[in-house]
Amino acid sequence: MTDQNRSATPVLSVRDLRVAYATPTGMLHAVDGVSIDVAAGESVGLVGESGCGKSTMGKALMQLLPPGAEMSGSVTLQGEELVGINARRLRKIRGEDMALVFQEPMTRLDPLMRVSDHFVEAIRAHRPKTKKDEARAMAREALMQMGIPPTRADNYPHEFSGGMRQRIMIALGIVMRPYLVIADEPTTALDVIVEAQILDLLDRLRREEDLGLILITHNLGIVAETCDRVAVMYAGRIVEVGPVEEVFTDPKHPYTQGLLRSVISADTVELASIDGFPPNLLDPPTGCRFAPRCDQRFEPCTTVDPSLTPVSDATRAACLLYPGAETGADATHEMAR
Ligand SMILES: Nc1ncnc2c1ncn2[C@@H]1O[C@H](COP(=O)(O)OP(=O)(O)OP(=O)(O)O)[C@@H](O)[C@H]1O
Repeated sequence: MTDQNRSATPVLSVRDLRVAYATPTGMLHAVDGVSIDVAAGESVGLVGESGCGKSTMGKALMQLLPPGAEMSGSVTLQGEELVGINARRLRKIRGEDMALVFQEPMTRLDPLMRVSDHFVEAIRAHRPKTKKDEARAMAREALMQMGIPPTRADNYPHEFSGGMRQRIMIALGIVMRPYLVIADEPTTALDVIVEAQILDLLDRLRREEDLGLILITHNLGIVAETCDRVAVMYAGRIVEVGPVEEVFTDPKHPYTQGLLRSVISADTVELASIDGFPPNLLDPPTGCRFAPRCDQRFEPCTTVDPSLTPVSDATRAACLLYPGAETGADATHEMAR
C-alpha cells in the first residue's frame, strides 16, 4: 500500500461495533467493540479462527444480520452513518455504494435467469429508468473487467465453471461502481489456480477503481499476497492490526504469533497449533480473552482486559506485554489508522 492511500480519507469507518445474537441460553456477543477504517484503494484482510466473528462483522457492515441480532456502534460509508438509517436508503446503499461477495455463487444466482438478466435486475433495482440496452452494456463491461467474454452474457449460470460464476458474482457486485467491497471467503470453494486468478482480478479492480476492499478469510497466505493491512480477530475483537508485511514478519500479539506458527511455509519443519479453543462468547473470560491459551500470560492477564495500543508506528496490539494496553490508549477496543 502506498503512503498516499494510507493518508486518504477512509471510505469506511467503523467505531465500537457490537453484534449480539439472541440464543436460547442468552446473548452471544459475536462482535464486541470493533473499530476499523478502510481507505479508498486499500485492502484489509480480516483473519482469525472459525467463530471469531469475521462473517458477523461483514454482515453487520451490510446490515444483513438475521432477525434477533442486535447491533450497535457506528458505521460510516463516505461519511454517511449507516446504523439506524432508513430501510429505503439502506437498500440504495447496498449494492450501489457497498457490495458483499459471498463464497457460494450458485446460491445467489437464479438458475433460470440468463446472466445478463441478473445485471439488468440489479441495475434497475438501483436506477429503475435505465434502459435495457444500457443495462446490458454495463453488464458486458463489468463482465469483461472480470475476464468473462461479453459474448457469454446471455448464458445461464450452470453453463459456467465455479470460478467463472464467482467472477460473475463479483462483476454483479461492482457493476454500480461501489466504494467498498466486502469479500467473505470469496475463493474457498475454488481450486488454487482459479483462486489466484480471482484474487488477481479483485486486486486489479481495487487499484483501477480505487475500491476499498475487506477480505474475510481463514487463509493467511491470501492476505499476505493481496492485502495492505491485516486485522486479526479473536473472540469478537481485533487483537492486532497493522501493515501486512509488518504483522506477518514481526507479529506482536501472542495469538497472531500462534496463528502464524500454524501456517505451512516453504521452510516448515513442524506445524504448531494453538492449544485449547476460543472462549464461549456467551460467557467470555474476564481479562484478556486469549489468556487461557496464551503461553506468555502473566498475572494481570486474567483480570485486566487489554485494549489496542500502538506497538510500532503503524501497528496496534491488545496485549498487556505492551505498555498502554492496560489503560487502552484508544479507550475502546479501537483501531485507529
Ligand atoms: N445466526 C446466529 N445465531 C447465533 N449465533 C451465531 C449466529 N451466527 C453466528 N453465530 C455465532 O457467532 C460467533 C461468530 O460467528 P461468525 O460466523 O461471525 O465467525 P467467523 O469468524 O466468520 O467463523 P467462520 O470462519 O467459521 O465463518 C460464533 O460463536 C457463532 O457460533
